[in-house]
Amino acid sequence: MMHLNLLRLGACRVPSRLMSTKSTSVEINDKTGVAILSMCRPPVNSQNVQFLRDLKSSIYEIENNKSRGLILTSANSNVFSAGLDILEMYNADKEQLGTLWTELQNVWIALYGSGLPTAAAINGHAPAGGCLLATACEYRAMLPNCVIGLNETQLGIIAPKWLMSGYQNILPQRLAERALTQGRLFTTEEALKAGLIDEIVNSKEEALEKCLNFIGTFAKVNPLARSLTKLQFRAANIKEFEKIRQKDVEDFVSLASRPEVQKVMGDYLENLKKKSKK
Ligand SMILES: CCCCC/C=C\C/C=C\CC/C=C/CC(=O)SCCNC(=O)CCNC(=O)[C@H](O)C(C)(C)COP(=O)(O)OP(=O)(O)OC[C@H]1O[C@@H](n2cnc3c(N)ncnc32)[C@H](O)[C@@H]1OP(=O)(O)O
Repeated sequence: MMHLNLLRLGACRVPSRLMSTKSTSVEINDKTGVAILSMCRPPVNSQNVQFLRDLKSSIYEIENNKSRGLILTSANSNVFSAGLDILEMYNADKEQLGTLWTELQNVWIALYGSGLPTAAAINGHAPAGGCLLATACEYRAMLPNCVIGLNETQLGIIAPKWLMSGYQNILPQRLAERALTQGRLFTTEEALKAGLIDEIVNSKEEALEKCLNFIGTFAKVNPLARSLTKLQFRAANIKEFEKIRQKDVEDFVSLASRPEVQKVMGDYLENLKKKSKK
């Protein structure tokens, strides 16, 4: 079909506009109008306050520029995003913890509540907050031999309801409950079988192409009708989130600042560091 051909990456040698922040870059293809938002905070796109602020402003910029769609991906070759930056939670004071959590909420609502067609080209591991971003999108293509999932219970912590919303939108209730209580990280292959991702792809280029094709399926649909229909599906979760968002920050701060939770974080960090030195 014509519009799908136009969207093929290889065929799109047309000018692109570039916008960037310290830890994100955005390329908007002038022909397709689709924006590719790349996360670039080496080594693992862990989510600290600055990164989350950059991500939020890029998402709103794409939305305000009237792009035709948004594709989220990573500039890192094997990690999509490692989730919240544990270094920024460990030994942090209450104000810092509150700011971090507020910014995570802000990014989630910007992406989950976006009226644009959104897709994730998951070119690496996507645990915890990485999975949160991917599941806030409407479509996911993922590289093999990676993991994705909400592993909070494995870390002895509870993901609040809004953080599970994307998961619950995608997975059947029974499967979502089991995966969340197990804190399961799915391999790419398991994620496809469960329906957590839509496609397995062999390269980042193929992931981007699949995402473009997905966004292309809306080419002949009225954008406002599309957007309002999408948001009707998400309205209940968004409304529930808005009601509890301040209390949710307080709950997070109170939990994350407890000495025993700080100890878990410290041990977890140490293990991560030991593993990376091997
Ligand atoms: C962990 C306890 C949290 C306790 C919180 C308490 C209360 C909160 C209440 C509710 C919160 C619920 C929500 C939580 C959302 C989250 O996102 S928590 C973060 C969870 N993330 C993870 O568990 C992922 C950990 N990382 C990995 O599994 C691997 O790094 C990877 C992503 C699979 C990549 O592996 P790879 O081999 O490529 O890289 P390395 O492991 O060698 O890592 C390189 C480098 O990066 C550092 N690093 C990795 N992840 C993080 C991170 N999330 N934050 C900070 N730093 C991270 C790693 O230590 C290495 O550093 P280096 O040794 O200095 O090179």
